[in-house]
Amino acid sequence: MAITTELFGSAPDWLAHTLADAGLPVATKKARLADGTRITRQAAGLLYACPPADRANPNNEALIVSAGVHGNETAPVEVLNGLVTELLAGRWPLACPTLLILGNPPALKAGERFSAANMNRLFNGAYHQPAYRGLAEAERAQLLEEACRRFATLHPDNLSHYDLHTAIRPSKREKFALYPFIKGRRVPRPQCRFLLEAEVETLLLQHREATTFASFSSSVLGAESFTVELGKVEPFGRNDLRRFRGFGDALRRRLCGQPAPEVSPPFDHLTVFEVVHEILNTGPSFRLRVPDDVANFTEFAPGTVIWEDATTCYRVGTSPEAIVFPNREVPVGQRAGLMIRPLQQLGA
Ligand SMILES: O=C(O)CCC(=O)N[C@@H](CCC(=O)O)C(=O)O
Ligand SMILES: [Zn+2]
Repeated sequence: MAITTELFGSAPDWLAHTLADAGLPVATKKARLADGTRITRQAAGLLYACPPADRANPNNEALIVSAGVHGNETAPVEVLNGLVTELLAGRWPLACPTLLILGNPPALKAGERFSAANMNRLFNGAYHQPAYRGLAEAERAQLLEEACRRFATLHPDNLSHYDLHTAIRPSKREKFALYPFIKGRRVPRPQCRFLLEAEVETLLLQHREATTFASFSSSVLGAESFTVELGKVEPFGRNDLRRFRGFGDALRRRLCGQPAPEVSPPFDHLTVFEVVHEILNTGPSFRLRVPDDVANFTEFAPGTVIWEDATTCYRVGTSPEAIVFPNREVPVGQRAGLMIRPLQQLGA
């Protein structure tokens, strides 16, 4: 029996099966490729792939790759589904244990960012908060945390997590990554080189812990984690997948355990910013004073008012700052944007 039939029944691939089962509990299903690679469907949108014990893992690493944490961000989902289809077809040998995640099946099926709550604000145990109890995203965030903990227990060494997104607005920098804050941590050079290999030329260093998926895997699992913004939000079928080929090729290279290529033009310089301020919706008097159509990485001069409410007025400091993820529609208490500033030196 074809492995896709063993794993996904009549569905033609992982994504179709995930959307068909969206949100429904599915029994664990195990299968084995001809080369001995073990594939376990642990839940809807959750595959654990483990190479045969006698196969070398030259990069000595384990990977968690997630996409579709937001259901309207479809391009990374198509990229990941394509790589899974190649793997299951035996197109290349998996070298490293990998946990593959389609984050939010019901929201993916609906084509919405989320159903009841932004799942990427529910990690690091935030799903326990009473306001979220019983919500689909809270239950899913807990399931994903538990799956990642199990995976990290089995494969604790050299664990990387790439949580793949696309952005709501146009962006002056199409692809960029966000590195969760862990006090005293620096970005390892090999991770910077991987971002460039994947055609991601911009890196934002977060300034405090958060409740994002990448922040959870960093702070709880000790992973080298990144949120990776690969382009613009589009519905399924509307993505120009040529624009995502660089990331897909780089991720395939990692999955195959091949050595990293030399950094080469045009992707040979990583521009690094530091997050200097997280804009939160503070309540009824909150006003975000930027244009509705402002693009990510739009820069504002010193002294510009970015947001204000009845008691506070946030102005750009003594050097220019740019905005990322402006969103006046978020609920009270949630992120309405990030303010960033170029970082002078990444450090050794
Ligand atoms: O385009 C937007 O406004 C949001 C795009 C998106 O979903 N970004 C992630 C970033 C997560 C992080 O800060 O690491 C999010 O907002 O959850
Ligand atoms: Zn997202």
